[in-house]
Amino acid sequence: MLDNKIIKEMPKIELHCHLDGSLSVDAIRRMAINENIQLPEKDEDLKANIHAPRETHSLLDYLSCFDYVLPLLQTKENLELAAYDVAKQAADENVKYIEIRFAPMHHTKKDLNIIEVTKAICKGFEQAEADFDIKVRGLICGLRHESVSTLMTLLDIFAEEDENLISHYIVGFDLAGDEENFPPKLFAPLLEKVKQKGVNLTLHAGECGCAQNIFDSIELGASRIGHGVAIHENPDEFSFLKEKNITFEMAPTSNFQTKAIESLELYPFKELFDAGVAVTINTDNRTVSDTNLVKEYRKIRDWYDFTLDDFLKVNINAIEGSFVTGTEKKFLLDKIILEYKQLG
Ligand SMILES: O=c1[nH]cnc2c1ncn2[C@@H]1O[C@H](CO)[C@@H](O)[C@H]1O
Ligand SMILES: [Zn+2]
Repeated sequence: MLDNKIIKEMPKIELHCHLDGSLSVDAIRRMAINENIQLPEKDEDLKANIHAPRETHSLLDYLSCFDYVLPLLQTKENLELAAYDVAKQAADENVKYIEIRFAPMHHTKKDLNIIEVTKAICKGFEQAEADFDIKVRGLICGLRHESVSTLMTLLDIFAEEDENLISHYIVGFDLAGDEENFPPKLFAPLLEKVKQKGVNLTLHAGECGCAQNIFDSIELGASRIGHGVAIHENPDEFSFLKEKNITFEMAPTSNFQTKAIESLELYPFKELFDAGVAVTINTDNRTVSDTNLVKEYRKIRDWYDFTLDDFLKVNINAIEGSFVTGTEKKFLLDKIILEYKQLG
């Protein structure tokens, strides 16, 4: 079995990580000082507020754990700090490329507009790239409880053509939040506009037991599926998913916590992998799920006895499904394949 040292050293690619769910305790404390907000003095008391319980009842229960940090994420300074902090944590875990997603509308509760929010976060990405050996890109999340007309305003972010920072760093769109009450089909007019603009699309789907949401998301233009755990009900469709080149962004700890799946026997990661469907390993939320990418890799090793070659394959899947250009993918592929060879 692969040892923990190798798991740590493996270069990794991560496609599914939420900014607001992944802040370090240190960053949270610094942001609170900037905002004059009092936090519990003891780290264990703070952690009780920012980690979801090991077992939540549902996705909605899990999502309620995000509210605590949002008052801290309302200024340019703190958003830049947060983006830098999450990228730094990833770099420490040997992540070489990460897509970090955020919902701009969560961060407009004080003075900022969605463009200012996005710019501040991109600045944090830029600084992290300058300081660490990591490439960082951002995804815009629409929140499903918002109306389609409100969500349409997010498209302005992709209209900023001469805005170098945003067009350089923001590479795709996602819908996050309450999937059960707001399934993908409701957003057809929005997603049509997203596709018209040529924006890359990944959608959270199949996290609430509904496999149909996965197929609807693909129909609506998603090339990637966030979680997609409910696909275990449809093994006959694996060849369709492979043909369509759909990338699955799975997050083992989060998937059990949100009750997307009840037992390891039903968890479809290995079946999808064996069928040649492009599965990837992600954290979803480092802080809310009290995890990191090294811990997620260890879980996959322990459950399936994954080898170095298996992990390489998962990372190749992630690069191929990523939202960077073909040239950038080629560069990442060469780098990762070489580094895995050196580890072997
Ligand atoms: O696993 C998930 N499923 C659906 N939505 C999520 C998940 N994790 C986080 N968010 C939602 O995405 C927002 C922006 O980052 C978070 O505030 C949370 O509401
Ligand atoms: Zn997610």
